[in-house]
Amino acid sequence: MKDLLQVKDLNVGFLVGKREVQVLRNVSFSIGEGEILGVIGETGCGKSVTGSAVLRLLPENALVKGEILYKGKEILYMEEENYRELRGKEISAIPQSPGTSLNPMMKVGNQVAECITGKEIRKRESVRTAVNDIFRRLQLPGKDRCYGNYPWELSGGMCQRVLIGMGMITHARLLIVDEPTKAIDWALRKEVADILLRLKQEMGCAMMMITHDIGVASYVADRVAVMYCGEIVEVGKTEDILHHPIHPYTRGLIRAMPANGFEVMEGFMPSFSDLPEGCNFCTRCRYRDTVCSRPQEMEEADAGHWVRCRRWGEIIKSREEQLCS
Ligand SMILES: Nc1ncnc2c1ncn2[C@@H]1O[C@H](COP(=O)(O)OP(=O)(O)OP(=O)(O)O)[C@@H](O)[C@H]1O
Ligand code: NI
Repeated sequence: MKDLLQVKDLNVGFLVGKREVQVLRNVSFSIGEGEILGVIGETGCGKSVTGSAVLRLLPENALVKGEILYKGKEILYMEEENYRELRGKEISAIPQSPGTSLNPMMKVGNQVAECITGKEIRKRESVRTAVNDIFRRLQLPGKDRCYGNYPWELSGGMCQRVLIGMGMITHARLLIVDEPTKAIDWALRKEVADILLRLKQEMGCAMMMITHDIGVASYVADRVAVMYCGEIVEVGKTEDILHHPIHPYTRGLIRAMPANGFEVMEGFMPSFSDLPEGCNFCTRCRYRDTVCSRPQEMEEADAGHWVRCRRWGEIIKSREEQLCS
């Protein structure tokens, strides 16, 4: 699979007063054409900062280093004007919540149409056809597919689809989807996840899907990256991450899933201004050893399955022993 997006050694810090608080450390990953990468991890670990860096929407106090390539072309430092064209057409974000992203005074069809009219000069008729086509793909009901409805006339699920429409209308090749299912109930979560999957199949777009919901990520994503304290600690095929996790943090996340008994992980993520020496997870880790106070690079434990843990060899061994006994 060809890489659509490559992020290499991305470092992001924030200037707070006179101090720089470093948040992202050497974050590297890639997303192939038409591939969905799920990015998971608990609140504050740096998922949204990573997404915003790709969209170049970080706030002014952000200090960014590293490389981001889209179709092999460097985009992190390219002219703002050129980048904006890319963000309008090729790279797009799905807005987060109907409450803040939809205007209650405006017909939803026109709100989606606005997402293209600013970017391309098109005839009114062709804009309308494009919106109708997206609404049809999103399976919005009725003869006019809700084009003429106001947000408050639609259910929560339909509003979510309109938001997805706003991200999809330009037929972007890469969608950044940040917490598409935050604060919505399970039935709706599945509905949104199903729609994203169908759109990927129909339109072949790639997605970076940010969520703290490992259930949603594993349902939708082809590969999953696990973040902790601003670092990727494990990345691999969804099936490997879900069924053969290696990093003690990933293992903790999976044990905490409702289906696995809700065993809550002990301890808290340390603050970015007070990280431990070496492995950031060592303060909570049951496999911790003296070697863990040294920094650790990502290593490939299995084909395409990378992990940032000095003790991965022993962990795999103990996992096999557990299975045998
Ligand atoms: N403008 C900013 N100035 C200073 N710190 C910031 C700024 N924006 C984000 N941060 C910090 O960066 C860290 C990562 O934030 P981020 O929003 O990426 O977390 P997240 O993984 O998306 O969490 P959540 O699941 O809650 O959305 C947090 O500690 C946050 O406080
Ligand atoms: Ni976030």
